[in-house]
Amino acid sequence: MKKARLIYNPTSGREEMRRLLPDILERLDRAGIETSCHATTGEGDATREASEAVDRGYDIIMAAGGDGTLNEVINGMAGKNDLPPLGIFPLGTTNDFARAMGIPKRWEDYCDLVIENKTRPIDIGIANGRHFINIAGGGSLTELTYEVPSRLKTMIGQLAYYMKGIEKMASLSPIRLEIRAEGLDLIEGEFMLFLIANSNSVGGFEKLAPDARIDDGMLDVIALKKCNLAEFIRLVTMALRGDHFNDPRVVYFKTSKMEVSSPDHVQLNLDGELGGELPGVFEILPQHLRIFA
Ligand SMILES: Nc1ncnc2c1ncn2[C@@H]1O[C@H](COP(=O)(O)OP(=O)(O)OP(=O)(O)O)[C@@H](O)[C@H]1O
Repeated sequence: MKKARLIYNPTSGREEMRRLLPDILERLDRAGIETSCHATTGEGDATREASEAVDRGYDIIMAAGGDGTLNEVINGMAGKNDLPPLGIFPLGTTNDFARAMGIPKRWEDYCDLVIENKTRPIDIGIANGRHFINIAGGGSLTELTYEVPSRLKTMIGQLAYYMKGIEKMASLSPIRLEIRAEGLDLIEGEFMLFLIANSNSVGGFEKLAPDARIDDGMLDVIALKKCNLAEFIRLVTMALRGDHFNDPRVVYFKTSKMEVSSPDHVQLNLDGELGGELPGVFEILPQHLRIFA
């Protein structure tokens, strides 16, 4: 019998896990996967649990929650080698990564993928030693995700981001950046934000980094040069359609390693959570983890 560890955040999204848990466990058990569970209690708990689960030799680790929980589980696992495959039950408000991976919405369908052992390899990003799977970034609007209170997200879901986004628009200010990427000349100047995508679904913008592939060993970097509010809104609208690459204010390239520094105070956002600040070294661990997908 395979042994699995399920780490779930009972407060994620609309708090569905409490209701689904018995059915998920029964379905896995009937297929020969004996699953023990851990309900997270707060920040950092999923990281500790995931690290311990790798050390204890579980055959499968599963994360149930939003992008925050998933990022914590990845951080518990990714520093080690010979990792067991990871299952992802997306229960958050955004679930960017799960959407990018085409993870089925129905828990029954996802259990079947785990049971049939259907996995694919994924790259893992590193930012100053911390891991991310979907997106890293800094600058205006990238602070959005952690400024939206979790209860508000539970109650009104995606709408919370847009409300907060509109509120933030008035305080857009540029940051000074120096970007050094392997094989490229120094990029420097004033930017509104920079984003480093590992997958091609970022904050609900599916065409923001359309060429980003989760298993190509590369990071897709998009930086937006200084602009005013009206131009910014126009560019965001263009990004929804994937037309932003034609604008001279958009810098885009692929790299496997880069360094970003700034004389300004710039916080980093990793998969929607606070991730330290600049300067930063960003790298990729090619095909480091297998996920059920
Ligand atoms: N029992 C708990 N009570 C409160 N917070 C918790 C608990 N367990 C974990 N957390 C914290 O909640 C954070 C956010 O959780 P998560 O991402 O799973 O849900 P979400 O915020 O609903 O989803 P999304 O990130 O997709 O919006 C986690 O990073 C974790 O630190």
